[in-house]
Amino acid sequence: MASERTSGVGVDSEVGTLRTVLLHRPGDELKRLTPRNNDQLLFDGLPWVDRAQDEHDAFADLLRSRGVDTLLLSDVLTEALTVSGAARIQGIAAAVDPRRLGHTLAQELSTYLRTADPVTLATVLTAGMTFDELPIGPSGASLVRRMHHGGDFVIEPLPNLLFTRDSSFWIGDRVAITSLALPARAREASLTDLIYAHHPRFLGVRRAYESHTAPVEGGDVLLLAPGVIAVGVGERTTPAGAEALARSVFEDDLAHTVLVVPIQQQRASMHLDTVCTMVDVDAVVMYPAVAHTLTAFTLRREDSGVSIRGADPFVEAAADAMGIGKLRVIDTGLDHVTAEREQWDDGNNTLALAPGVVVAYERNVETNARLESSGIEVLRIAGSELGSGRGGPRCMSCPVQRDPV
Ligand SMILES: NC(=[NH2+])NCCC[C@H](N)C(=O)O
Repeated sequence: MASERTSGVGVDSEVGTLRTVLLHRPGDELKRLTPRNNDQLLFDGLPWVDRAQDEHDAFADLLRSRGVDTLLLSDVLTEALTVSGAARIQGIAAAVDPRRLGHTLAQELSTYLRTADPVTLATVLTAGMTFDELPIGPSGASLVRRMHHGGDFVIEPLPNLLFTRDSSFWIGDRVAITSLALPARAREASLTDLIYAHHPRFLGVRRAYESHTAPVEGGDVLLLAPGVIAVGVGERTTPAGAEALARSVFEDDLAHTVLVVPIQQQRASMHLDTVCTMVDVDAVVMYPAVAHTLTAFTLRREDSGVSIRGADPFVEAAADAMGIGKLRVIDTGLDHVTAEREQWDDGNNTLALAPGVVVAYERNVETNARLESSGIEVLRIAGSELGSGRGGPRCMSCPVQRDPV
């Protein structure tokens, strides 16, 4: 839209040639998962961490081999914590919760973390800390400490950081820090917030959707075309979140149309990008079970305020808003059992590197074959371990810069 781009950042579509992306190489936070906490921490199994790291390295290598600059969250987090005392204070304040830890322990822990080296601090902020790991000697004065089991978390781990898509997203030359719906993920946004506020690379970057309160997660936000955004509303993003986002992007002249798309409130489709992602400027891959039933409310910026129409069929409303005759839906044509299995394994969750070129999990054999027979180049990656958190290539990436389409 109208805004001039700050150099080196900015995204106004799903498919413009990808230049820079934020990834998170999974680390010690995944080692915190047990059969007792995995449901609450939003994983459907316990990933084999070394293998997950290998798979992630291969994903990052593939992106690099295609000319994409990959920023790793732990690196930029550590760098921000190195250069900025304010970043340290922000990260620590979000992680140390006096309501849960009590005043004594919260103070001791904050004091320790303030002097910890940046690598250690970054590790604690991502992987969390247990009572057994508290570096400060047994404190007679903390009842909380005495009454907790050594394996309990003093600071909760963030295993879903792997899915960098959800805790921030770019729109035009601005970055939006999201408001994550579930307690297991809420603190992730404090890390993206401090990275974008304090890392030298992002100095001067402006924010979108600043006065947010209601939940919006990046996995629900698709930049269909410059000025046109689709927002899924379901298990995560709420109607209030979608409405607030729409008003905010209209005010900032970042979009003229927002399509609000109701999706089923269930685990398998926790974000819009689990059922639909863009693979070309005018094409999407979609879970067949919803392809012809998804609807959208169309919110438009008008001189007099915001107009709302619908709900209408999503595919038509999207084409209309994008100003194209037709939005091609790549019909994966699968029988419903295969389609359901491949949707669960993130077959519809592709990451476009350029128009018509996408990264996809290799295991979704049928969906990938259908994409190829529709002329899409599919770059396959392994995801046997990465996928146990229910997220594919799109979920695991936050584009920071794409070429305009
Ligand atoms: N954009 C996405 N689809 N992200 C997937 C997130 C998966 C993560 N385990 C969660 O439940 O939040």
